[in-house]
Amino acid sequence: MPATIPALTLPAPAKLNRMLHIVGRRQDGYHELQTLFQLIDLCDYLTFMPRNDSAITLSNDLSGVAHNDNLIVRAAQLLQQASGTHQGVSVTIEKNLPMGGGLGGGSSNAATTLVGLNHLWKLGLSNATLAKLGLTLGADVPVFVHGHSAWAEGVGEKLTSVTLDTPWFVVIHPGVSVSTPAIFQDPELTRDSLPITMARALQGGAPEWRNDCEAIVKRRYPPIAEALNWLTQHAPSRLTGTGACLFAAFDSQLAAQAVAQMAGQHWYSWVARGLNTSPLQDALGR
Ligand SMILES: C[C@@](CO)(OP(=O)(O)O)[C@H](O)COP(=O)(O)OP(=O)(O)OC[C@H]1O[C@@H](n2ccc(N)nc2=O)[C@H](O)[C@@H]1O
Ligand SMILES: Nc1ncnc2c1ncn2[C@@H]1O[C@H](COP(=O)(O)OP(=O)(O)O)[C@@H](O)[C@H]1O
Repeated sequence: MPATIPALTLPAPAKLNRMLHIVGRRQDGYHELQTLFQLIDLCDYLTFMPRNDSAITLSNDLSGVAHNDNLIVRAAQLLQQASGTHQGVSVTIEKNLPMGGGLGGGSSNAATTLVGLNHLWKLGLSNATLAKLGLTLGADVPVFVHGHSAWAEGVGEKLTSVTLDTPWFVVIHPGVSVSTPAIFQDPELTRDSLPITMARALQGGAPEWRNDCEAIVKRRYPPIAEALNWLTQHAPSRLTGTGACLFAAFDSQLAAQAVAQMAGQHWYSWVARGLNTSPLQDALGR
């Protein structure tokens, strides 16, 4: 009798864009970015159970996401096609990250699926190959495969590992959902920021960092402007990605918890630690 392969539970961490500049627009409409991605210890958890057939099943669907649109299913199917494997998997999702909040949860789920199934199905694909596959699912997937804080250019796929400070963050979800395509289509979006070097971005540090999407997002979504104004009273605050979440950094867990507790009276809020390496890579012993 063949030995049973045990289920594999892996984290899918969130990210923050510590800064995000839009430096151009490509022919295909996608925008050229310069951004500092930092992973944080707020995670979804995916459990992968091997199957005897080639089906891909989810034990729980996500509200508003059809089975075949789920990035976990799409990532697993993509890996089957790319590798030619006939192996299948049953996936259980513990969803903690808000969807469409700029924390990259969907992209991170896709990356954890690619990395996890490459391991479970013993496919031996390199991280570079997995990142390239992942990019076809979303611009943020490669950084989660890469598994390290990174300076990113292009649409977010040209990655250079960096080591950032690891403060405690207060993350707030202002309760509205932002359409990423709508923000990128807004005629008033700043898309001509002067490109800077990575060294310059790191040298200036947090006081010089900004998010070029912020002005448009605040104008279109007053509850986000309100939450940003509130958090800014406690520490310099910024939007992550195209929102809706915003964040501020604190030196101590205690200080972050105190602010998160106050924020919790109005909005969903979390305290999360900034990381430089992904808990996904840590879990697989890389
Ligand atoms: C801008 C970022 C920064 O992290 O925002 P968040 O989504 O995390 O908030 C991401 O790169 C987003 O990545 P992701 O959410 O995976 O975007 P995708 O699904 O690839 O693209 C959604 C839509 O946004 C627009 N888009 C996205 C990325 C980009 N560099 N330029 C764009 O113009 C395109 O219209 C695209 O159709
Ligand atoms: N497994 C998944 N987890 C989260 N969102 C998913 C997933 N699969 C598909 N989606 C879709 O992707 C969208 C973007 O999700 P997410 O990555 O969490 O947000 P953002 O790109 O704003 O950080 C969601 O609104 C949802 O419709």
